[in-house]
Amino acid sequence: MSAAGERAPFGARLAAAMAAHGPLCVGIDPHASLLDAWGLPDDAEGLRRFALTVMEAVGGRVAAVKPQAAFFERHGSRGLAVLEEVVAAGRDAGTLVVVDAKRGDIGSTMGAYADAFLRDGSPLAGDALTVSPFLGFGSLAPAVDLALTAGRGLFVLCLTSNPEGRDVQHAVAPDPTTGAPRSVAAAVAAQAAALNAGAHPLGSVGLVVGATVGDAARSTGTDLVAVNGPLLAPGVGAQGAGPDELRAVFGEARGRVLASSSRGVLRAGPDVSSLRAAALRAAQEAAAALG
Ligand SMILES: O=C(O)c1cc(=O)[nH]c(=O)n1[C@@H]1O[C@H](COP(=O)(O)O)[C@@H](O)[C@H]1O
Repeated sequence: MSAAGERAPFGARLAAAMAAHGPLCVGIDPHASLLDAWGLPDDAEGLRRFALTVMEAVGGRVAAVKPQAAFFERHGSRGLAVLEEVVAAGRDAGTLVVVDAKRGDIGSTMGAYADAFLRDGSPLAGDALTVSPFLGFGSLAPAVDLALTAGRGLFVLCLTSNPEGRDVQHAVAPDPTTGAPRSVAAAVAAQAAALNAGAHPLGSVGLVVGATVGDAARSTGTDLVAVNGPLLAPGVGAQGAGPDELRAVFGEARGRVLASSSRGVLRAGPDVSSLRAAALRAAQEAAAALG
């Protein structure tokens, strides 16, 4: 149980959810083009109908959902209110909600982001938050502390699915302690591993490693097994990765992977049963690839 006395650690809750439903996270990315394809207006009411339709289709049936905050923020305060509804719907359905807001700032400001997305009582606090370590992993400390206290989790960007990510993540610099050369990605993974040490069955500080990154974990010396935390793998479906890529990218760490697909599932809407079928098919494929 968490220090709050109510919630088991995120890593344990995610491991149970993946065992029950398969290792799939459905991304809720209400692109303007998808709203249009679903016959919905590109406004806050269209956004609401889109997001709640996804929740109706997959709530209680997949391990997690991942609303992408940008698509809610582009509708202003009414869009954020819809994000709050999605968080509440996940809680009601017993489906973990990863809020994909990719926050990162100096520590004092990070504390405010942590309050918004990780503190009990905040309407935007789901079960986990995506964060960026590129202001220095230590700047994430307020989010790490609050997440672990509240039974919530983090997914720290490490090897992202976009090709431009290599410029930063593959860069090599001397380790400040030992002086040995180490890639940025390897350093991020090592710091997550230190936070997850001893956790069972899974730590609560995960990494984001795109399913599209090929042999990047090996070439950057990033030890994904040692992380002992969940590995969120976007890039499945619309960005081109499938079962073969999942197996190749994650190797021995594949049992800890939560594959994530947004457009690949969402294109099956707006019919609830088609959407549900697409999500369940993607979950089965991910389970077969990662089992
Ligand atoms: O953190 C993420 O989820 C993320 C990290 C990354 O490296 N690549 C990536 O695509 N994402 C997110 O995952 C989703 C991918 O959407 P689809 O390409 O439609 O499946 C988007 O919301 C991205 O912002």
